[in-house]
Amino acid sequence: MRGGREVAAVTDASFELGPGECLALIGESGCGKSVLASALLGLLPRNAAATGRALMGDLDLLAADERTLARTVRGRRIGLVPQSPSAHLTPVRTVRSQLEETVRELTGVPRAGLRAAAEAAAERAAFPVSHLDRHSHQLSGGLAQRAATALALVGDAPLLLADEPTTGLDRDLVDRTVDELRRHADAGRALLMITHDLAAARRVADRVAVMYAGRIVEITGAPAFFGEPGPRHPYARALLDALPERAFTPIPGMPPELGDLPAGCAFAARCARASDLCGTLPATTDGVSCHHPVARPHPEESSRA
Ligand SMILES: Nc1ncnc2c1ncn2[C@@H]1O[C@H](COP(=O)(O)OP(=O)(O)OP(=O)(O)O)[C@@H](O)[C@H]1O
Ligand code: NI
Repeated sequence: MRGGREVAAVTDASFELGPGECLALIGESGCGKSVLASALLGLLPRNAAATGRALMGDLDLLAADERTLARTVRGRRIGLVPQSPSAHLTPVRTVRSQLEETVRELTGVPRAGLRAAAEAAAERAAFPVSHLDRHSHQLSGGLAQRAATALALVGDAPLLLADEPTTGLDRDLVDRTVDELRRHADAGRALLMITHDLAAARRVADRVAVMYAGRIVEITGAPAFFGEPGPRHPYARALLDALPERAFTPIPGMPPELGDLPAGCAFAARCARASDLCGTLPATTDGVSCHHPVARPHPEESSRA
C-alpha cells in the first residue's frame, strides 16, 4: 500500500483438496477468499506478494513463472469462475465466439463441431442458446454469471475455482449450477467454491473452510458443520446463527481492518466466549483455531444421539 504500509489479506492458510472433493470457502466480505483464489492462479495484483507453497501435483503454483501459468495452468489445470463475470468477459465479442474459441483451445473438438460443442457448453451452465450471439453488455448479471461458468467448465480442469458462481441467480438456477459444479467434482476433479450462499455450500461441499480476517479459523466436514454437532469456532457458529432460517441473530460489531489486526485472535472483540487468553494467537487443533472452541460431544454420546 501507499507509504510502505502492508495489508495481510491472507495469513497462514493451509489445506488440502483431493480429486473428487469439494471444499467450500465461506466468510464475510473482505476476509480474503478471492485473494486466496487469485494467489493460486498467479493473478494477484502487482503490489501483492505471496509466500509459502501451493502444490498441484509437483508444481508449486506460488513459485511458477508467468509463462507456465499462462500456458499450462490457467484454464487447463485450473479453471476459474471469476467473481465479476461481466468484467471478465471480452466486451467486443459475443458469448458464442468466446465459447467457441475456448472449446477450440482446450478440447480436441474439430472445427466442424465447434458450434455444437459451444452450444453444449452453454447448456451445461444453463446459458440459453438463444442469447449466445449477445455481447457482455447485453447480458443481465445472472446471464453473465452463467456465461462465465460455461467458459470455466469447458476445459474440465482438474481443479475448478468458483468464486461466488451463484451470484444473481434465482434459487432453481442456483441449484442447477451447483449441481453441475458437483458433477465436476464427482468426475474425479477438485472444486474450491467460494460462496456467501450457505445453502449452496451445504448442497455441494464435502468440507467447509471458514475464513475470518485473513485466516482460516475452522475447516471441517460439511455434514457435521451444517448439521450436528455444528461448527466449533464461535465465529462459524455466529455466521450460521445469522441466517434467517436459523436464529437470525446478527454478529455484533465489525470485522477488524486488515491493516490493523489485533495481536491475538481477530474475532475476540466480537466474541461472547473471549477471555484474557484471546490476546494471543490460538493454535489450530483438529481444524479449529480458537482458545474456547465449542466442545465436540463425546464420541459415545454422539453415537447414542
Ligand atoms: N488490490 C488490492 N490492494 C490492496 N488491498 C487489497 C487488494 N485486493 C484485496 N485487498 C485486501 O484484501 C482483502 C480481502 O479481499 P478479498 O477480495 O479476498 O475478499 P473476499 O473475502 O473475497 O470478499 P468478498 O466476499 O466481498 O468477495 C480486502 O479487504 C482488502 O483489504
Ligand atoms: Ni471475493
